[in-house]
Amino acid sequence: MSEIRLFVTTTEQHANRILDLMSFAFGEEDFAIATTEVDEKNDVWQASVYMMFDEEEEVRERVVALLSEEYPDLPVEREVIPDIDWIAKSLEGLTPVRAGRFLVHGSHDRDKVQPNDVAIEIDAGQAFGTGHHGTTAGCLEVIEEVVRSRPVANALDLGTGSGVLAIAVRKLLPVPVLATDIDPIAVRVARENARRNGVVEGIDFRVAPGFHSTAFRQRGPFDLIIANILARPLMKMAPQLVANLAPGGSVILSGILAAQRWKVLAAYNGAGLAHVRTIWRNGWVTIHLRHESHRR
Ligand SMILES: C[S@@+](CC[C@H](N)C(=O)[O-])C[C@H]1O[C@@H](n2cnc3c(N)ncnc32)[C@H](O)[C@@H]1O
Repeated sequence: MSEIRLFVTTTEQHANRILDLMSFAFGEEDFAIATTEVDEKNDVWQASVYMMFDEEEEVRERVVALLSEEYPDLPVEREVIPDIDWIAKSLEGLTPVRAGRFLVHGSHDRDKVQPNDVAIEIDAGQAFGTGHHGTTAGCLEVIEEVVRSRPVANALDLGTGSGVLAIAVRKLLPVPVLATDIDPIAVRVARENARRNGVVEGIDFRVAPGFHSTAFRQRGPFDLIIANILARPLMKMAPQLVANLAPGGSVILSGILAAQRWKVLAAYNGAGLAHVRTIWRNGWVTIHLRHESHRR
């Protein structure tokens, strides 16, 4: 069944107000709510709520009702999100995965790479991150967006697994990347994957639990931090993560189940970050946040 996005297009200030109204109306219900910057120069933003096709009518009525007092003339627009058969996808395991311009593929699928693809070659192995999981694909999509819209000079991939996200950053930008994992096997696999993808020179791979390593102080602060771990450790490490973020920097968090997203957002809002966008993939969410100092 298709997923639907209902949204309104307005300014950042009003999009944030509408996000508050939606959060209040939909509370802990299982609908993703997000604001997205469409055009920074002209202050064009969208506030969106995502739902399944059969919930659209009810949600639309509720959205129209909640806007009726403050925004009676704002049209509620609609987008159908293309269907993805996730069960089939997970069984496909070894087929290439597209996320934005990235194509993550195994060595047996090199011939599937198209001229405009940013190809990342990862064979399924001992570390997490072949691109098939919703969290990895979500991070790849947001990495591309961040890199397209902001200057990035120094990146951190915390919980690198197969190294796929560090490799992705380095494939787009010739900037230093620190990639860490609590698991020494993952770090070894990630380094080998980076070598195979021709980007090992730019990535510093280290074994580190959370932020417990001198590498962070030596190499930080970072203006892009990506952490695809799990909600609980992400919430715990919010203050340390933000302490390692440069002013105006971006943070991409994943490994978060849809129902946990509010708690994670609250932890990071509390630590001074502003929500930019939440995207869904197969029940998992990827959250993009930005350092408050960037906000107008
Ligand atoms: C879900 S995988 C993500 C892998 C890859 N970044 C991706 O997006 O596909 C999470 C990785 O984080 C590592 N990890 C879990 N807890 C960690 C911690 N506290 N500090 C560092 N790494 C951690 C795990 O060993 C695992 O490799």
